[in-house]
Amino acid sequence: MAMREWVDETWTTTAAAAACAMVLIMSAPFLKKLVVKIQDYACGGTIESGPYRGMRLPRGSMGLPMLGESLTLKTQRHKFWTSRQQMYGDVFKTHLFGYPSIVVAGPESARFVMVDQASSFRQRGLPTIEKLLGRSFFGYQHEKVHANFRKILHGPLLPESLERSIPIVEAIAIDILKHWDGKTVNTLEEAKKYVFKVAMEFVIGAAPQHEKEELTRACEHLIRGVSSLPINVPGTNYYKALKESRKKACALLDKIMSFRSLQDGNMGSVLNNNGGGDILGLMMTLEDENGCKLKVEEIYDNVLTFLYAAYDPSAAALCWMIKILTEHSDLLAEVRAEHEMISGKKSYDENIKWYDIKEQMQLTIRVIKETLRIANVVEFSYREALEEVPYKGMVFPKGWRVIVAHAAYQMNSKYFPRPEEFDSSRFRVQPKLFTFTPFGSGPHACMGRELLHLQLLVFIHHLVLKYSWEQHGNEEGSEFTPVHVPKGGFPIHVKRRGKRQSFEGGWKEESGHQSEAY
Ligand code: HEM
Repeated sequence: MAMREWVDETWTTTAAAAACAMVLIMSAPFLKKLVVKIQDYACGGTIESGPYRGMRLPRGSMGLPMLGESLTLKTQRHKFWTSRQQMYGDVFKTHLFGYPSIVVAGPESARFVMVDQASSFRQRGLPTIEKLLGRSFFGYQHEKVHANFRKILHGPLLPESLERSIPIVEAIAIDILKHWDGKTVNTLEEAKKYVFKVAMEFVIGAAPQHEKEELTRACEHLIRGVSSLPINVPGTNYYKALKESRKKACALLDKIMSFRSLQDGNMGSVLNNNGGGDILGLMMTLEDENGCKLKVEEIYDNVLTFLYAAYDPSAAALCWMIKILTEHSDLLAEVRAEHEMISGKKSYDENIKWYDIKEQMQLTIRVIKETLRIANVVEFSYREALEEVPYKGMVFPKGWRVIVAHAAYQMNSKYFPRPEEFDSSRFRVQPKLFTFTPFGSGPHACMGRELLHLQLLVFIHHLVLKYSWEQHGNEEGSEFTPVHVPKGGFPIHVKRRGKRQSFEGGWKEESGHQSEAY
């Protein structure tokens, strides 16, 4: 067959087939609807009724039926957000954690949800968090209730209170580190111990030691359940957390509250000696606008969610920081020099001062910032749209979940060149507004930001001054790839560095030295 005839015939056949298909589609409303639905699924879709009729949904893929894209997120981590942001833009739709969701993945849209239009969105916890830790957390309540509670509960975490608590945090850090000398330790496990002890001081405060330790164990199991698959079948972590650990934690909280009521009218806490209160004490005395106190179930939910918020990201952040210092020996030397300078100006047993934290640790603060950017320990904030919210010709449908993907812009090369490379010097200049929001922003911004800085700075101060360490072996779970939240931890072998040579500072490497002096 001549080429021209072949082209003609092929074209005719294709055109005829396309025409048949079109006729079929146009004449069958069911098929037409199906095609439109499939297109909507992949590329957008429009609102069919109400004031925003005709406006479109953001583009994006809803993934598999039922499962949505949750498994893809689990495997791809931050690349999930960045790849979709590149495909669909700063606002896209998906289906995650059992809900149709809109993701905001750019600074402008993140600001829109967290700040400008915050009252149209309600804070939510992921389904496993709400189920295991409770739905009465004050953050999930109506904006006025939330604002009132937040104002009161913020007290112990404000700089004035934190300044008074430095010796307590320092004592916990020194005590943990004392056990590291000459040993191989798993940094994640140790970081968890440290941040949980600190969190317990601020949240639970005064309570019998035995009950505090039991509560710590129950909370550890509970939190393990939060990050496991929500399969409510005997034997799974989720089942154990729901059926055993939550009950145990609540029973222990009951005991602690009875103890507190007997002791000192609820407010007792190490911080109380300095005129403040701890979070539990404040919750026990809180009243709503009608003078009603919180129900005991509401106190359980708030304490457990608070502990979770304080513990989980902080432990990951500390573990990450140690990993980064281990892998960047030049950076470690610079950080160490910063802390030797601070300690050199102090007398033998002088505590760290607020001034040191705020003014003297600028390099370490930049390392913390870059760690939070690259590790994305809190990858996103989670909301529910309370109404249909228009945004740049699109609509966030009422009832859909809205995800502010901090990781998407914190790992975007447009705002942070070579985003997977650790470079603390990028924070010598302020990042562009809303491109770096590891603590969120607006009415729900993190309440523990200052405490997180305090506890990391105090720990790193004592670690770099007194100890040297190296990564230990290549055991299972010891390796974690860049930009991946450490799961199994990171073992290091630690030894004591030595003691301070003179009042002015100056350190001598002295392996095996046991003195506490520095
Ligand atoms: C690395 C450490 C931490 C990170 C990255 C972090 C991050 C965040 C983020 C992103 C939010 C906003 C959530 C939202 O927008 O829905 C938040 C909220 C919150 N954080 Fe943190 N956080 C950390 C440590 C802490 C600590 C140590 C505490 C307490 C002692 C704490 C207490 C809270 C509370 C109570 C909220 C809820 C505030 C509200 O809804 O009004 N966080 N945190």
